[in-house]
Amino acid sequence: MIKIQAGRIHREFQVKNNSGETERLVVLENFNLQIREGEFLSILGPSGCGKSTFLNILAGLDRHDGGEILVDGETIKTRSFDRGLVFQGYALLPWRTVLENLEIGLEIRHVGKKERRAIAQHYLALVGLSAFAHQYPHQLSGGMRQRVAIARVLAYQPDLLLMDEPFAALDAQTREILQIELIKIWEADKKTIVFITHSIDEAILLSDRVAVMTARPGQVKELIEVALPRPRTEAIRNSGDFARIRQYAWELIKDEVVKAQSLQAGIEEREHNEKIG
Ligand SMILES: Nc1ncnc2c1ncn2[C@@H]1O[C@H](COP(=O)(O)OP(=O)(O)OP(=O)(O)O)[C@@H](O)[C@H]1O
Repeated sequence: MIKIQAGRIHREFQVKNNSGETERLVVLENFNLQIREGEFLSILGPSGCGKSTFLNILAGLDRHDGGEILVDGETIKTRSFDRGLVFQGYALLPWRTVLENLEIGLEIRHVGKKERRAIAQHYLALVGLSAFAHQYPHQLSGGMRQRVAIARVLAYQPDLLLMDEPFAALDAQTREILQIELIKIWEADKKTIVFITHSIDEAILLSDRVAVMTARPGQVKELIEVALPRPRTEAIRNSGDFARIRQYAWELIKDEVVKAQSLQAGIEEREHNEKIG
């Protein structure tokens, strides 16, 4: 079954250049992507190609200017509680303890107090922070806060999980531990996950498919099927198949990164020339 159907999505912004003039910035153009129910799909692409823009549209936090996007066959209107979001630095409520932060979504769903607490404790243990249950966010490091944000969205058990570089700010060891935890959680209940990352290895390790995007205006350049066996463990990173997929993905993305860089260099040069006369 298809969970998300994005067809011919167009999104552009009006931006001011260095000379103060308004310009059109086309971020997504003819962006097509189908995501299956229960699939773990990662999106890889050069910086600025529109990954977050697409996720924000999916989340109901931004609009698109053209094309159609359906979730469960319906157009997206506003932010829905069926969609769980994890962004980098996603805010916790400072006046609530860690455990109370984890319970927010469950309260909205009217889950009883005892059950709420048990679920929250379970997910807090998963991210290795049980000892901090009664601390407040400001008492935690940045990495710990991000782990709480991840645990919070997992505890909420949304139908669709949208994750925008959720591990980017974490140290390498915590990142690897959480990748494996996320695989376990996903393999246990197979909720649809759309996951943005800059790490090719992370995308391959976690995903059923990886969508590689072009430089801006962003389109899906290719969908890579990650035909690695599940359940996946860390050892799979060392397999020959993993290395082959990594090489293939890198070849696809390398050209786009170069294009994105020359695009940026072109903008800077034009602005410089305009400035000097
Ligand atoms: N609200 C906005 N107004 C103007 N420009 C925007 C807005 N949102 C995004 N952009 C621009 O759109 C482009 C794509 O941004 P987006 O954040 O989607 O890229 P990305 O692929 O997620 O990048 P990164 O990998 O660096 O996070 C960027 O050039 C960004 O500056």
